[in-house]
Amino acid sequence: MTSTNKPHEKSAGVVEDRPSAHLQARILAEAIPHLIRYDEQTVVVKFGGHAMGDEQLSNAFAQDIVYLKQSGINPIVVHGGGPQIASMLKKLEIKSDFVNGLRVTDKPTVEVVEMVLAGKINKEIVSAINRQGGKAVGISGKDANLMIAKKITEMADPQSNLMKAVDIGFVGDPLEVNPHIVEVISKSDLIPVIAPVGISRDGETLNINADTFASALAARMQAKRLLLLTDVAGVLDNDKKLVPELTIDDAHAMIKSGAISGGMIPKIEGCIEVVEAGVEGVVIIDGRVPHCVLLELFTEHGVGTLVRRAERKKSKG
Ligand SMILES: Nc1ncnc2c1ncn2[C@@H]1O[C@H](COP(=O)(O)OP(=O)(O)O)[C@@H](O)[C@H]1O
Ligand SMILES: CC(=O)N[C@@H](CCC(=O)OP(=O)(O)O)C(=O)O
Repeated sequence: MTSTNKPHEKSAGVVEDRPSAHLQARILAEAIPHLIRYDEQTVVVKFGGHAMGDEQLSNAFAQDIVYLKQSGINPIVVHGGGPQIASMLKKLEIKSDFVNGLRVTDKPTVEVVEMVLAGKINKEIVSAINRQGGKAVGISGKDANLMIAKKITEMADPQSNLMKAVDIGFVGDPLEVNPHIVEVISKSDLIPVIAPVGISRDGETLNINADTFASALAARMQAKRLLLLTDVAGVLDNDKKLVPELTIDDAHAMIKSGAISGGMIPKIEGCIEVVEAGVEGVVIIDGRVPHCVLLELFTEHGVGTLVRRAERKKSKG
């Protein structure tokens, strides 16, 4: 039933009743232990290019980030922008291919990548957060040598896991992460928003997959949580059913069998690296769900796939 006096706008434009006082109290009670758990902790959130396409979802995301900051958590946003890079390359009639989820990046392409990621998209996210009352600061991996990377020259074949020499151009793998600038920004009332562009030791600009970038940063900073927002419910099995929890061994097996492919490969590889670095709360979540960040952090109901080191010990009974 639709309330006539104080309607509660859902982001899809649907009007619903406000939750009852009883329900509101329950939601608050559920959130409080989580708020205490995350107090002054670092949470790295990767905002994917697909999720950005929808204005209402982007606003809900920006609101969530501001709520986190207001509640004493240190959110760090790393963003993607794959679809936006693709449409700019198309306009410029530059062809683009992918190898294992990574864009083959020649010289003209890397210029477009940096322009789109560190220019347009970074500032759009900064503005979206600031419109919600936050104070976001946009930087890229080049600022204060945040992300020194090395050109990728070999890659593991997903099926055989054997290393193969590749030439995919100006694409980087994190080599050295210097989070000082992020820590300085985060310690104040500012929120860092980071474009996944890095720099090589020789000063070359390198295109870094945003999941890989966010994972390397989360591992280096020993973040409390890493949330990777995407355009699917999480990791799906061959029957397209959500896999709620995935161990490192399961993940390797799914890549080998081809059940995990394309853009999901760098996501999973990043998650594995972060879990191996000792971070426990690494999740791939459905960025199409409004306020998925708040739901994931502050409720008992996870909305995606949790990647963990090994099988949970079975509880008695
Ligand atoms: N097993 C899998 N489960 C879910 N998605 C998968 C899987 N294997 C491949 N994918 C693909 O990975 C995509 C997500 O990666 P990507 O396109 O890079 O998204 P984003 O822009 O959010 O980083 C999904 O839309 C899906 O097409
Ligand atoms: C090397 C590489 O593939 N870089 C990515 C960087 C952007 C990205 O990762 O964006 P999403 O998270 O939206 O996919 C690219 O060029 O598309």
